[in-house]
Parts: sequence; C-alpha cells; structure tokens
Amino acid sequence: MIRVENLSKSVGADRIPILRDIRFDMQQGEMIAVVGSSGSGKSMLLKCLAMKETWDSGRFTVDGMDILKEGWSGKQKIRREWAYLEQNPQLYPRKTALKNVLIGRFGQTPLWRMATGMVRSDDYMGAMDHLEGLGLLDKAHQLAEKMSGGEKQRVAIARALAHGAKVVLADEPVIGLDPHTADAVLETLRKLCEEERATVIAVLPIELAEKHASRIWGIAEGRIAFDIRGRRLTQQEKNQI
Ligand SMILES: Nc1ncnc2c1ncn2[C@@H]1O[C@H](COP(=O)(O)OP(=O)(O)OP(=O)(O)O)[C@@H](O)[C@H]1O
Repeated sequence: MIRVENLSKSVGADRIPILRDIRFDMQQGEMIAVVGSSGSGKSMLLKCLAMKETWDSGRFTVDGMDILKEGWSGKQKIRREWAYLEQNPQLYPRKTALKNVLIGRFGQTPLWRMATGMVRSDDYMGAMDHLEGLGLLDKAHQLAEKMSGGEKQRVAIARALAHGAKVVLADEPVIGLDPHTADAVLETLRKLCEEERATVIAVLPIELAEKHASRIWGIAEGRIAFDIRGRRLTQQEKNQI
C-alpha cells in the first residue's frame, strides 16, 4: 500500500505554492489518471512521487517504509522499484530501441553480463514482447535518435515494463500519438495493472482517462479537487479543473 499525507511543495525565493496538502492511499493494480488544466501541478505531483523533487512537508509511506525519513535508502527504493516516464523520455540516442529496453533490465542483470553485452534469451524475448505490445516490433533495431517523440515515449514505457516496475509514473505518455496507438499504449498499461498488479499513475486528457483509468484524480491549483473511481466525470467535476 502507498500512502501520501499532506504533501506540499513550493518553489522559488517567494515560495510559490505548487502542491498543497495532497493526500491519498493507493493499492496495487490501480490505474490512476491525473487530469487538470495546464499549470495545475500535475507534473510536479509526479516528480515529487518519483523523488525527483524534494518535498517541503508531508509523509510518504510505501510497503510500510517511511520514505522521507529513511533518506537515501528511501529514495533508492523508489528509484529501483518505480519508473518515472517524463514528457521527453531520456533514451540513449545512439542505441537501438531494443538496446534501450534491455538497459531497463540492468538492475536485475549481473555486472559481467552488462559489461560483455551478453543478454539472456528470455530478457531478449521479454523486450521484444514489450515492443510488440506497444506497436514497435518493426522499430526494434532502429536507433533511438531516429525515432519520433511518440515512439520514444513507447520505448521508455517498454523499458519500464521490462524493468518490472511496481509503479509507473507517466507524464502524458500518449501525447502526439494517433488515437488508435494511444488506445493500444493505454491498453498495455492497463494490462500491466491487471495481470502484474503494478500501479500506474498517468497524466492524461479527460476522454482517455474516462476510457482507460480505474480511478481519476482531478488537480486544481495544486490540490486533488476530486478522486473518483469507475465512472465518468460529472459536468460539475469538469468545471472544477
Ligand atoms: N522549478 C520551478 N520553478 C518555478 N515554477 C515552477 C517550477 N516547476 C513548476 N513550476 C510552476 O508550477 C506550476 C505547475 O507546474 P506543472 O509543470 O506541475 O504543471 P502541469 O499541471 O503539469 O502543466 P502542463 O499540463 O502544462 O504540463 C506551473 O505554474 C509552473 O510554472
């Protein structure tokens, strides 16, 4: 179980508040969509959860561990077990899509194998399966630098899946994708939740959130304005964000 209590974050010399008193519990297997207008704090929320940004205050409990109190080892737990997919995914430009996905398994691969570049066949098959699931089988041997933004996003998702991430934090993972591919990517993430019991938190447009997510958080002025499950947004909720 993951619990966040009173997460607040402000920035700059003037301490402008960006996140205010965020609190929630989430369980394994949930697919949570974060919706809200531009500048409402969606990306900052994901960055704080990924421990890419410091917290001003709050409590963050994951599997019974008090992440902020644990300091470095708390941060390491999140970095090891969670995947953060930023808007512009960081890939190795001179490596192929497949190699970029396999790099995601390095945390679980012996050092000598990383050094020699020898990859287990089940790692290879797993990486190809993930690329296929995300519609990238024909791009497996293409250099990352030659891929479009949407393709790079999908390689980054495949890498997170190959890494066996327990929680995937995805900032606008389907931006720029055609509707068919966007649906396929979100289906893949949903399957990950259902079959592997992973948790996904993704910033999405409202219509895709309603179609694919099991839970929707509406963010307004750095607060969770609503937290709903298993239904579409009401007009009143849409007006809140
Ligand atoms: N490092 C920073 N310094 C100053 N202001 C920041 C910083 N990071 C974010 N902000 C501000 O915090 C607010 C929330 O930013 P955030 O990127 O979380 O918004 P968002 O909801 O993800 O927006 P978008 O949908 O446009 O990506 C914005 O007003 C942004 O300008």
